[in-house]
Amino acid sequence: MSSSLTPLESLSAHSRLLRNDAGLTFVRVDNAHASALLSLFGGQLLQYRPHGQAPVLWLSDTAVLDGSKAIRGGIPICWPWFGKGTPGLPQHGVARLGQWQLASVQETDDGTRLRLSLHHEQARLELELRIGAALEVSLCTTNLGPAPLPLQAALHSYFAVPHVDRCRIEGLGPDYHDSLGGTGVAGDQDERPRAPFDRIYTRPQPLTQLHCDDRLLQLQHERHDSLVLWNPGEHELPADISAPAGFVCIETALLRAPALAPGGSQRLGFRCHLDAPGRS
Ligand SMILES: O=P(O)(O)OC[C@H]1O[C@@H](O)[C@H](O)[C@@H](O)[C@@H]1O
Repeated sequence: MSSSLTPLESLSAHSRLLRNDAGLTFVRVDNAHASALLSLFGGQLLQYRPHGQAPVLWLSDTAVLDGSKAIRGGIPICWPWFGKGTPGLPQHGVARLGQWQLASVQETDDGTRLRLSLHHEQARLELELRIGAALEVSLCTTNLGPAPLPLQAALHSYFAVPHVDRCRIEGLGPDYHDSLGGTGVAGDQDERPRAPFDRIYTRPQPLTQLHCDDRLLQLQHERHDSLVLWNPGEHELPADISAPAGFVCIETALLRAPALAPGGSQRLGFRCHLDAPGRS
């Protein structure tokens, strides 16, 4: 990350609070297993790197880090809707533009556990991150209001890769909506998509494997009903995307769930880790 971060205070044995020049606050974790950087603006994990391994997440060199727009990279949270939503409201919802509260930091033998929360209208959103040899992400929505709550959510992960055109992706699903062509595709076994692509898999697999050169990322989804696969290619990019060949977005998503009943909760998550080089 190019902007400098000023340490504020220690939160636990392996984590501390920092602030950048624009006033955004961050949590840096450096424990026995991995290092990570989280932005409280957006509740967004920006960096995660197991020790001795390559960075798992991509963060744009030109990401805007002043709170004026969503941060490009890491794991933005799309919530409570995905995509355009109602005209005049922000694409992918309000969570990635919100100021989250840090609820707790806990050190365990497996790593560091961070809990965050955000309130929006009649809903409470809680995010739990476990930073260890593997990364675990869990997002939970609770409907605090009297009426059913229509809800979509996606963990819009930007996974770092040596080059998008050298990737092979197993475990997406047989059918998808091609958002670029506006068509449905059934029974496609394409494991080597070429950028640009923008697809919503509607019968997603539980385990996705992202191979690229000697890297293998294992991604175990929890309670999703869709997977979104996105890379914009090299042309007509917004200013905050630098070097798009360096990422593949594989988004663990809940896009077709029924409205959440009053008092009800809904969870979405994933666990991912890198396998040792040479095993892909
Ligand atoms: O630029 P944004 O709002 O972060 O969206 C990036 C992309 O996010 C993906 O999830 C969508 O499928 C794409 O259509 C979209 O372009």
